Amino acid sequence: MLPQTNNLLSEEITPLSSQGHQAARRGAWRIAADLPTSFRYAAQGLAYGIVSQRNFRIHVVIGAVVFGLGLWLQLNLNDLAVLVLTVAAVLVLELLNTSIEAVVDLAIGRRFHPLARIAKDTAAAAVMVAAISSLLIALLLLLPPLLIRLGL
Ligand SMILES: Nc1ncnc2c1ncn2[C@@H]1O[C@H](COP(=O)(O)OP(=O)(O)OP(=O)(O)O)[C@@H](O)[C@H]1O
Repeated sequence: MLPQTNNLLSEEITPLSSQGHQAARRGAWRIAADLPTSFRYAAQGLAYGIVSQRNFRIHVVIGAVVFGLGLWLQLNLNDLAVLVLTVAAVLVLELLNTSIEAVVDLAIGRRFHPLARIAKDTAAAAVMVAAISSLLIALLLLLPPLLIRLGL
């Protein structure tokens, strides 16, 4: 039994350079053959996020409104770029949160495990931290010019 285990371990730690990139990922059910295929898989993931995650859709709408407000208020390019970055950070973390939830469910199914709870709770917390900070950034950048525009 022991030699078999050793073989397995030595196979796992064989350097990527000596295996080739594709061979190193042989655990995948399917491997993207070219760049357009990789983009298609990414688009599939994005579509899944939009269709299945209500919070993702809410963040997309809020992000579009905030960016539109920034354009209307004629924020400078740096401020607009900061808004884009903060909105993108929230959306990226939403997608990673969805991904982590899927991996946890794949690993443990419907059973309870404290580590599964930690994984899901901290992933959700990451989204929350990003959402709160991007709200603060939006307020800092949009509120002063908005008050001026409204004559307040
Ligand atoms: N297998 C599990 N073991 C322990 N706790 C779990 C498990 N699955 C879910 N939970 C708990 O239930 C919460 C909700 O889990 P769920 O998978 O439904 O996420 P969600 O509500 O869909 O999250 P989101 O709204 O971000 O998509 C988790 O944050 C975690 O606290």
